[in-house]
Parts: sequence; C-alpha cells; structure tokens
Amino acid sequence: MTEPDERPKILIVDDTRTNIDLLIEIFRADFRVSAATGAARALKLARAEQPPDIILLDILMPEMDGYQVCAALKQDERTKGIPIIFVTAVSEVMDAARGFAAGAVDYITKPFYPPVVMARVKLHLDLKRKYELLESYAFLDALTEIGNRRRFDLVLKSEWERAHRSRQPLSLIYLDIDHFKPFNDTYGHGAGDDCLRRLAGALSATLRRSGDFIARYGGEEFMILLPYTDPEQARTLAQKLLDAVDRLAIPHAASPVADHVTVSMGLVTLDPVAGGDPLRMVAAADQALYTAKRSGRHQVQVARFDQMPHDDSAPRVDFS
Ligand SMILES: Nc1nc2c(ncn2[C@@H]2O[C@H](COP(=O)(O)OP(=O)(O)OP(=O)(O)O)[C@@H](O)[C@H]2O)c(=O)[nH]1
Repeated sequence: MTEPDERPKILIVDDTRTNIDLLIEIFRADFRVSAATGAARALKLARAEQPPDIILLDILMPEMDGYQVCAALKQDERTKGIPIIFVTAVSEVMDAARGFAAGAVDYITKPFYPPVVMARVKLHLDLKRKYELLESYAFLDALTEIGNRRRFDLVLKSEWERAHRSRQPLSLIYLDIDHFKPFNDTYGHGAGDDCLRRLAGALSATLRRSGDFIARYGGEEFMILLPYTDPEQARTLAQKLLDAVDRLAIPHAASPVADHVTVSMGLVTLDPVAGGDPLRMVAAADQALYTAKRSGRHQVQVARFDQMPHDDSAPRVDFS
C-alpha cells in the first residue's frame, strides 16, 4: 500500500505560464502543487474537497483580478482560513496594501528570489498550523477532551440550518448526571473528575454515525446532537447511552436511585420546518430533562418540538 502524501498543498494562480513554471520549480519537491491561470479555475480548486493549505495569487489577471478572487475566498466559509500571499511586480508594491485590505497575509515580488519565496510560504503555513491548534483548544473541554459549550453552540447552529435546508430531522439529547453533588461529597472532587472523564468516553464510544456530536455543556451536563435522526432512532440511541453509563458501574453509595452512577436525559427532535431559533430546541430538551429528573431520574423523557404554522415566534413545546 502506498503512503498518503502528507506534503502541504499549495495553489499557484497566475495568468502567465512562465511565472507558474518558475514557482512550480521552487515548490515541487516539498509541496503538492496545483496551478490555475484564471480566477474561475482558482476558485474551483480552492473549494475542492481537499483544499490547498496556502495560495499564491497574482494580482493582475483578466476576468477577475487578484483582489476580487481574494475577497471571494475570504467571504466563503470553506476557504476563508486559507492564507493568501499576493504575487506582485515590484512596480505594483503600492497595490499590495490593497491586497492586505482584501485579506491577504503577505506578498512576494517578481522577479522571484526562491529562498525568500519558500521562507515566506513556510512561515505562513507554520502560523496557520499554530492558529488551528489554538483554535482547537478553544473549542475543547480540558477535562474530558470532548467539545465544549462554545463548540456545541456552533455545531447546533450549523446543524439546525442544515436540517432546515435538507428537511431532515435533527435530534438533541440533554444529559445530566444524577445526584452528582453527593457523589463529589462522598468520593471527593478528584473522583468526580474521573467519573466525568469515564462518562464522556463511554458516551462518545456509543455514538456511531460520523455526524453525531457530543459536548460537555456545563459541570455535569452533556449535549448530544444527532443529525438525520428521527424520534424513534434517537430514543433507541438514548437508551443505549443510558445502558453504557450503567455498564460503567461506577459505585455511588450516596445515590437514592441506584448503587452506581446513573444519568437522566431529555430528548427532542426538530421537525424540519423553516424558521425558528436553535436555542428553543435546547429549551425543549431542558424541559424534558427536568421531567426526567422529577419522575425519578435514571431515564429518558421525550419532548415534541414543533412550530405553530404561520407563527414563527411561537414554537409549541409539548410532552408526549
Ligand atoms: N468533580 C467535579 N464536579 C463537578 C464539576 N462540575 C460540576 N460539578 C459538580 O456537579 C454537582 C452538580 O450538582 P447539582 O446541580 O446539585 O445536581 P445533582 O447533585 O447532580 O442532582 P440532580 O441533577 O438533581 O440529580 C455540583 O456539586 C458541582 O460541584 C467538575 O468539573 N468536576
């Protein structure tokens, strides 16, 4: 089996073939290089399934100039994180200021001095990697190493929009550990932390579909988002999550519910009707969770969340 090519991808955009050839020569050993001689092809390559890690972009091109291409890439969610370095002739240096305003990170001048071109590209790739690493930490819960609340908010918003667009159901489970305060009081905060870590691991391992998403929402609360999942499928999965926590069998002598740690869940499924606010979905799941707690804990309660026809501002939440 051949090893996957891990070299960074660079896209070179220039309407002059000789410039492209010169730049390919500089990068071909250490990079996977693709090239475009016009804006349309450049945008297509940038939006490909495996987008480039960095783009070298000529300013003066027919059809759409470099500034316009840069602005289009920066406006597109899929491509806005790709660093863009403008390629400009010495006489166009003033125009590079416009490039920065359009969102470029740097510029290089023609004629090329290969070591400088390479150093600039490597510098910006390195900065991009560091930025992505920092960003991933900002969305990670440090204790359990699953997504945090900030990440959940973003994923909920995009899945909510996707559910409306595709008219597919979206389910949400709000999960809370039962009697966690007495657990901490009995076994200590360190054991409480360990319990949270083990629960996060067991819950994550129970999710099988690639779009399923779990986050730690608060102290002892987790959110599980299930795209393309109808109420019946979500109910089955919620039961599996309940069982997975039971199977951990973490002793909890202070719980009146069981001799081990248990959880309660509120489940809601969005009917893909246009409009509304994703936070109402959270509110509906929260109410169902409250019902689960009131009804003796260690169980799943299902809320039905649908919106009043013709009245976007008044979603109806009722329990079945
Ligand atoms: N060890 C540990 N405990 C935490 C953490 N975050 C929150 N908690 C504890 O979780 C407990 C939650 O307590 P409550 O909200 O009273 O709920 P509960 O005791 O689980 O009771 P019910 O939810 O009604 O079943 C509090 O004692 C918090 O201190 C954490 O990161 N680590």
